[in-house]
Formats: sequence, structure tokens, C-alpha cells
Amino acid sequence: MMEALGKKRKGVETLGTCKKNLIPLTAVVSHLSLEYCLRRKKKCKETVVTANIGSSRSLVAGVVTGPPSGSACIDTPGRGLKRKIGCIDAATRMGRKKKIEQEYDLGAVIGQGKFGSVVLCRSKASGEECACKMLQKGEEIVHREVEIMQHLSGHPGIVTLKGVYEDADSFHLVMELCSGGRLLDHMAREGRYSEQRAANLLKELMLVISYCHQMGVVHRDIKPENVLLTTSGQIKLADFGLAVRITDGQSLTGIVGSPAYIAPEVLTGDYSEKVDIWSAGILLYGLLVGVLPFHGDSVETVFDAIKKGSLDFSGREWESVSQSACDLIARMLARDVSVRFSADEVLRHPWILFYTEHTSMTLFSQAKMKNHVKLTSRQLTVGPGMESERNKITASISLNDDSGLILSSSSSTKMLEGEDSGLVDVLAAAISRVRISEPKRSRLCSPVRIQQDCSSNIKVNSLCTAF
Ligand SMILES: Nc1ncnc2c1ncn2[C@@H]1O[C@H](COP(=O)(O)OP(=O)(O)OP(=O)(O)O)[C@@H](O)[C@H]1O
Repeated sequence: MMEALGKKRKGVETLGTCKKNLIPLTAVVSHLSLEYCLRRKKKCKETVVTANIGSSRSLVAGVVTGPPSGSACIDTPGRGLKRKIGCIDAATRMGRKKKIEQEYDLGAVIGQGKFGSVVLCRSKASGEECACKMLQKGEEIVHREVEIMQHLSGHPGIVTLKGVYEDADSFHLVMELCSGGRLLDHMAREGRYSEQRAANLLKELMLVISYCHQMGVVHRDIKPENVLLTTSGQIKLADFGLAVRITDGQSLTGIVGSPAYIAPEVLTGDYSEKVDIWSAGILLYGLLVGVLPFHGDSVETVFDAIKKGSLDFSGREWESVSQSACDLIARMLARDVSVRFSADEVLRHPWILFYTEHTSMTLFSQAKMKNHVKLTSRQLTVGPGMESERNKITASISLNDDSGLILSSSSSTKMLEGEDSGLVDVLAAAISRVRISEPKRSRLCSPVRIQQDCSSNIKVNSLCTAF
């Protein structure tokens, strides 16, 4: 298994040019390595900015952000690296007594980051296979990455950090293994995603992003390279090397991220957690059409496109994409941050609800099969203006006493044979007219306690008290 995975990853890395119908990897990969330059050059010494929070002023720096109020992690700019290393000491007291080699067998390289490699490893005690990220000492960023992974640990959509080991030259971060590879590689292999698949994937991702934001963490590097998959296909957000903690109303500065996915406000000044929504919007765009909206030959031209380029959904590649999907992308890629959707707003968008809510999909399938579904009493009729421009469809939506959406539709045969986007638009628009209650936190984000084996040094959901 260890060898097989190592070989698989090696193969994946060669996917630079693609066969017919596959997405060229370069079309979605963030090949311009901005964060590398910045990490090297600045070692994350981001600008310290001040922001008004109610009556108090708060200092925020990229590396030493203030924690959410009430959190145990309190730091102020000026505390040194030694203080931060205390965090790792506390988290890995047991692990540091032993070298990683005493507890794990190290195997093949399964990934290459810019600051070290990721290898397969197997617990000597339990036989469990994990991934081990090896980072050279001297990168302040390690401490923040560890602290944030601990802070977020326990959510099923986040790679669990199982332990941190240290030797003279490097840190070893032992993480749960995501054998399914990177989302980027799936996109390159499989080509454009269907709307249903993209919506389900985006929903999973947005649940994780929503959780991060609720926990006061901005990831700042959302991209398909950092979305890993398990063997069962569940997504796991990885690489918190650029993540930072933030409180409501605080703003961040410092140009970090991967150029093609960077939000415009990152380039011009203060920014907030909404940068993650922008990056996820770019990812959704890539999932649906296989290219990214803002690209260029150099970092500068990419940044120019991000600042000035407009979204264009009129190309051939968009013909089969529903207007509702385009609407969501436009809301996620709104340059005006005040109107850009939050993670929870994305999750409540009709396009997401349509493809991911059980009632909607059941009805959609029934509509496709029978071309006519009628199930209920209390009718909520889609108005006469709801006829799709692309497909001749009429539909009526009803809401039964159990709040299940009910559809009565008729549509052209042509649409049912292949072009579903019109029906999607009609239903999504209808769904948007139904009052959708505020999602309960438990529904949006239900962190589960991950069982960790006894070799783990990290307590689930423990907060680092050293910051
Ligand atoms: N838990 C894991 N399970 C399986 N593979 C992993 C895991 N973590 C990382 N990898 C692999 O290692 C690669 C590099 O990991 P990661 O992104 O964390 O490193 P990095 O140095 O921060 O990378 P980047 O260049 O994106 O900044 C990933 O793209 C992935 O292929």
C-alpha cells in the first residue's frame, strides 16, 4: 500500500499535458508561486494593521493574530519565536521525547510542498498509515500551521493533525492520510464536473470554510491543490501554512495566496475572511468549465485581470451551465466585499440547495423520468415570468406541510434528453422564493470527535495556550 500510493502520486505529478477532453492541468493549477517568494522573502512578516472593533482597537498581524475573544490563545506582536515554540512543546511533549522513527516507519514520498516533502508513514504501534509533512526548521510558519490545525482539529472536513515530532533540523507533522489524492488531479483527469457533482463538492468545501470562519480562521490558500480526498471521496481541507486567525471586524494585510485564486482586495489593501469565498468561487468556476477566469503569463498580468477583468458567461463553454450556477459564481466573485456572499449564504443559495437537498433532487429525478410530478396541496406557483430563455419549461413548485418542495413541471423533450440547465434555473429560482430558515449550526457544521489512536500527541480540539 505504501509503495502503491507513492507510485500513484508520482504518476499524478506528471499530469502536465492532458489527453483529449481532459482539463489541462495548467488551466487550473496555480503555477505561479507567489507564496513561495513571499514566505522566503518575508517569512510571513506581514504588515501589522489596526482595526476598530467596537470601542477598542485591535492589533492584527499575519503571524500573531489575536484569537477570537475568550480564546486561550493570546499573543501580541513582539513575542518571539521562542514563545511560539512553546506551543509546539506543549502540543508534542510526548512526541518530542522520541524521534519520529521510533514511533513510525517512514515510506515513500507522496507529495512535494514548497518547503519540504510529505511522506507516507505507518504507526509501529497500531499499523495505521498516515502522512508525514517534513518541514525544515527556521520557518516561523510551522508554528502557526500547527496551532491552527490543533485549533480546527475534530472537523471531518479538515485533515487531522495526529502528532508533531522534532529533530535537530526539522519538524515532522503526522497527519491523517488522504489516499484519494488532490482535487486538482481529479479535475485534470476527469474533465469538467457536472453541476450536481460540483454543487455537492462545493457544499462540502463551504461547510469546512464556514467552520473555519466560525472558529476565527481564514485559510487564505483555498485551491484544488489544497483540497485532498479520502478513499471514500470525502474532501479534507489541507495546508494551513498560510492560514491566520482573525476576529470580527479585524482586517488582514499581506499579499499571500496563490495568484490565480487571490481576491482583489488582497492586492489593494485590507481584507477579511471573505477572501476564502472568492477563492472558492474561482474553484467552482474551474470545476464547471475547466479553466480559471483570471489568468496570464506573469503574476502581474494575473493580478491585472483579477483587478480589472470582468466575468463573462457568454462563451460556448457556458452554454450547458445553468444561470443559477453563474449567479452563484458572480456572487462569490463580487469585487465589492460587502455584497460578496459569506460561506453560509453560499450554502443557502438555491443552486446548492437544489442539487444537495434531498427533496429537490428526488423531485428532479422524478421530473426527468416522468416529465410530470404532482405531489401536494399548498401551492406556491412559479410566476409566468419564470420561463427559461434557453429551454421552454413551465413549472410549479409547491410546499407541503412538511416543507418538502413539490414540483409540477413540463418541459421540452430536448431539454430532458440532455440540457438540464433550464430546469435547474426554474427550480432554483422557485427554491429561492421559498423561505429558507437560517441553517442551524449543527446542520452546517457538525464537528465530530475523531478517534485518535493512543500514539497521538494532540488532544482533539485543544487550543494552544502558548500563543
Ligand atoms: N494528509 C495528507 N495525505 C495525503 N497527501 C498529502 C497530505 N498532506 C499533504 N499531502 C500531499 O503533499 C502535498 C504538499 O502538501 P502541503 O500542501 O501541505 O505542503 P506545502 O508545502 O504547504 O505545499 P504548497 O506548495 O501547496 O504550499 C499535497 O499537495 C498533497 O499531494
